[in-house]
Formats: sequence, structure tokens, C-alpha cells
Amino acid sequence: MTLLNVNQLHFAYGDRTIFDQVSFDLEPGQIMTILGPNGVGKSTLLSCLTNQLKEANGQININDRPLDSWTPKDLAQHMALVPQDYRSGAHLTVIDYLTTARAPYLGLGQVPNGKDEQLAIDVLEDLGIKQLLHRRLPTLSGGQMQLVAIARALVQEPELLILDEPMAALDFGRQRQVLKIVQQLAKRGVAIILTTHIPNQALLLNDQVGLLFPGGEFLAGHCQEIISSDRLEKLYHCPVKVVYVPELGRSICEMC
Ligand SMILES: Nc1ncnc2c1ncn2[C@@H]1O[C@H](COP(=O)(O)OP(=O)(O)OP(=O)(O)O)[C@@H](O)[C@H]1O
Repeated sequence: MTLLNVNQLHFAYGDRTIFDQVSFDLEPGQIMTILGPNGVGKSTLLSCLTNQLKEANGQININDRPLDSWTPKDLAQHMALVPQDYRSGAHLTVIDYLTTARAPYLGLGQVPNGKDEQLAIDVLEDLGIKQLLHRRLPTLSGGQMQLVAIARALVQEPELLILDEPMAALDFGRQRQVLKIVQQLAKRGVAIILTTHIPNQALLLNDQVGLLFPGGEFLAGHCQEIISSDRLEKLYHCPVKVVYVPELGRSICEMC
């Protein structure tokens, strides 16, 4: 069963093509990591997939329904986004901020209940930041706020989770923790799309990869077929070696 179907998607800012003929399917439980250099169009692609940018040509279907036929509330019950700029101007406590993610499931005049709060607490625990529960958002560090933004998306309980550079502000250990949570969600059937500047994260996740090249070409498939030294050199314009490491049982990527 296909959860997300993207077919021949094309987007341009004015006469500048950002991407062309982006096509891929994502099934429940699959993870797609999107790689590409700065300014190539990764966030723009995510904005199209989340219906924030509506001017793309081509088709995007979720559960066989065209994206533009979904109401915002319906869509929010199926899809959650952590944008690249995840900061919030709100003066809410972390717990109050997280429970706002339950809004798509609430009726008119309803407010989050104890079950919603427990869900938020459980998610904070999974992410190892339960101690932040009663902290106000403006008092958090950059990395703490990024984790809270991820937590909020998880409290939304999406079928499709979209993360724009979700580990950009995180230390090495926290990056591994978020990658583990992504893998656990996938095991539970959630489909995930994330962007990153760290190809090793795609190799560790060992699932679908999309390479977005300057000029708009998009190449998608399983990371073991898609990621190679030559392709990463072409993508980033720098010498790269992808080497198999027997101790890890997988390949890693190094710049040289
Ligand atoms: N509203 C806009 N109008 C015109 N051009 C834009 C607009 N928003 C973004 N761009 C341009 O579109 C291109 C793609 O931007 P985008 O943010 O999608 O790239 P990205 O791959 O996510 O980059 P990064 O890795 O640096 O975050 C960039 O060259 C950017 O300058």
C-alpha cells in the first residue's frame, strides 16, 4: 500500500526551476532521506509535500487522495512537519506547547485532556527530555528546542512524519537518539521523510534516499543502490569516498 505517491513534480520560483520530475512512492514504515547541497531545494520540496507551497505541477497523493483535496485538519491527522526553523515565539511551557499538537483531534471548544498530556510526557521521556516538561520555550537552548519541536510532531501521531534537518542543532548522542526514534517509528508503520547534510545518517538508516541535484534532477531509490562516491562527489562538488566498514556491517562516507 502506498502512503505517499509523488509523480512528476515540478516547481519553479519564477523562471528558475528548483526541481523537475520528482517521482517516488513511500509506503508505511519506509524512511526517505533527502540529500542535496545548500540552496538546492530540499525545504521547497518539503513545502510542496506538506501543501504549504501549492504552485507545483505534477501529482501528490496521500492514501490515493490528491493532496489538494485534504482539509488542513484532516491532513494534520495524517501528516506532521518539523520545519527547518522550528523556533516558536510562544511563551508556553513545554507541556502546553506539546499538547497544542492534539488540536486536529479535538472538536470545537474541546481542550486537551489528561490522556493527551500523558502522551506528551511519554514522548518527552522517549526523547530523554522529560526534565524540560515545565520549562518555558524561550528558556530552552537551541538543541533542546529542536528536540521539543520533534516531540511536538510525535504528539501529533502522524502516519507521515516530515523532518527538515531535524538534527542540525543536536550533539552526536542526540543525533543517534533521534535516528533510533525514527527507526522505531518506522517499525510501527510510520513513514518518514527527512533532509540532512550528513550522508552517513542516510547510510545508517539504510532505507530510501533521494538525491536532489543543482538544476533540479532528483534520483530516488534504496540507499545501497543510490549512494556512491561518484554521485556524492557530483552532489557536493568535493572529493568523497564511500567505504564498507566490516566492523559496522555497512558503508560510511568520508570527505577527503
Ligand atoms: N520565496 C522564494 N522566492 C524565490 N526564491 C526562493 C524562495 N525561497 C527559497 N528560494 C530559493 O530557492 C532555492 C531553494 O531553497 P531551499 O530553502 O528549498 O533550499 P535547501 O536545499 O533547503 O537549502 P539549505 O540546505 O541551505 O537549507 C534557494 O536558492 C533559495 O534561495
